Amino acid sequence: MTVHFNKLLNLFGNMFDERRQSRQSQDYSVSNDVLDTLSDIIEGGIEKLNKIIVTNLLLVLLKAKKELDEAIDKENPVEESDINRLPYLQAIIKETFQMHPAVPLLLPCQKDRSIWNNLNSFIPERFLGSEINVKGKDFGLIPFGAGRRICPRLLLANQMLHLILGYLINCFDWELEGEISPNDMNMKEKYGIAVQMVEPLLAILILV
Ligand code: HEM
Repeated sequence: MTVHFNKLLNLFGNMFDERRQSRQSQDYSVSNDVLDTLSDIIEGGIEKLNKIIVTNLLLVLLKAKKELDEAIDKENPVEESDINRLPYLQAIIKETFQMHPAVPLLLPCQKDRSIWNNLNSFIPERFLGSEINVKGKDFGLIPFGAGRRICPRLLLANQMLHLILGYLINCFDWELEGEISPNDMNMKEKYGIAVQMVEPLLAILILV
């Protein structure tokens, strides 16, 4: 398995190098696809992105698309009954909750380094084959809280996240909104009752 992943990472690494090389040429026209966007961010120096992070991000997206392709027909929305057959999508949502909890101030246990390794890396695989869920029993992952004050709409909200994210990945490709320069993309969060992006992300979708 690791060998296959390494091959894919190498492939993505080569694509990334080729793209960055062709961006040097004068007649290169920017396409604002995912590679251009990530390269722009790196060159803009806004985020601490590098080749390793970019290739791993591409791998996560590819695996999610592949899982959706196999589990449901392309261009079809994800149904409630599909969610159990989409462990990688579930893992992506758990990992996103772990990295960017929506109600961060209530949830200090999630950043406990004695529970999680590589806290700053996005690694959905850590949840594959694991029994950890968001229902308030595993204190390393409690995006909906725990105990008597646990979010009463946990099940509804969690299901909706899977349906919406699965649909967005399965039915569309994504580009940054034309007039926004990728250099202006700001991934910083601001804290309030719920976490928000400092600047909301503007993206346009393309039918696949
Ligand atoms: C991704 C979506 C959501 C997240 C991450 C989330 C997270 C949370 C968290 C962390 C708490 C505090 C738990 C505590 O104090 O320990 C909470 C409370 C609450 N949530 Fe949610 N929630 C979400 C969606 C929703 C939705 C869709 C509803 C209603 C339709 C809802 C209704 C409530 C209510 C009423 C409380 C207060 C419960 C109480 O204090 O007894 N939440 N939520």
